[in-house]
Amino acid sequence: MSKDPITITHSASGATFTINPFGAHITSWTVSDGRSLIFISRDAIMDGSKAIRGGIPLCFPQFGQPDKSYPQHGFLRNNYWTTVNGSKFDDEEAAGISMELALKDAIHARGGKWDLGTTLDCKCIFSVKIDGKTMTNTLTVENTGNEAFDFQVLLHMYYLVTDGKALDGALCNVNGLEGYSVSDKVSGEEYILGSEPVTIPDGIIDRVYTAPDGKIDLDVTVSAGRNIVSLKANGHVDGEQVPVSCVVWNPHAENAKKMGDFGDDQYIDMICVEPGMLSNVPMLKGGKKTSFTQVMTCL
Ligand SMILES: O=P(O)(O)OC[C@H]1O[C@H](O)[C@H](O)[C@@H](O)[C@@H]1O
Repeated sequence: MSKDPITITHSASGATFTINPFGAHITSWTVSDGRSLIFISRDAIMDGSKAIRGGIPLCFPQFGQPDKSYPQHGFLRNNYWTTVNGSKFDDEEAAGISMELALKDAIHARGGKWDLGTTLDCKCIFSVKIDGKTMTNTLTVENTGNEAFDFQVLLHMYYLVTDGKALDGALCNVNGLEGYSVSDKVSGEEYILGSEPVTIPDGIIDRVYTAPDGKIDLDVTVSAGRNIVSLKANGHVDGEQVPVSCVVWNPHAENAKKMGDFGDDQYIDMICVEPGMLSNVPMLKGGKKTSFTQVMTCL
């Protein structure tokens, strides 16, 4: 199994991305006009001993850590994936690749009910496709066992904010979450968001936005300085649509200092806007599939 990062170029447009087999972790994405969209910490650990800080960490079978027996954000970002045979392509329209990971090959970060000896089983495929200005990510999980399991999926995208403007609410914000229920993990507050954009306050932001009744797919605009991205996301479990939640996170100065793999001053260069299936997710039955897709279009 190769551990070398793979760079995919869309020859027709010049857009490019790099994916690291450790975590099937996208670590860079440049669109056809040369803009770079992804933040990677200068202190990120790239030797496979820890999840890469920045890029697009994949979270499954859960977001966060329900209790200490579970590894934070699950096992996908902590194991080596392999390229799906023949999946690399580069044609007039798009270029891309798919990577796969079966539970039996996930040797790190299992835990909880997914620990060694579990009766659960699954196979994950992560597909990435780009054209001149769009990146599409799809994570598919197949329940290859007989037993149904509950789960969450989330794509923990770190947007690069240009010019160090993450704390400037006029230049760095998320629009389109009006009416979502907000669960603020820092203050403990719960409320419904009004029409104002989400901006980073003068402190850590760590909020989960849950879709109101009737809202299924996510459709927001992320302004990250001069990088402005339309983000759409949708999720399905065994063919049934599931509402998409969104997490917004920035560690601010306080938490940046505490993280060994994040530059103390780099919180001004990033905002995480993380779509996921976090609530009202049906169990995935044996033999069935779930898929989650985000489409990011650079405006
Ligand atoms: O440090 P990590 O395990 O990569 O997690 C980074 C962050 O991920 C999410 O955005 C969570 O909401 C945060 O609470 C967490 O701090």
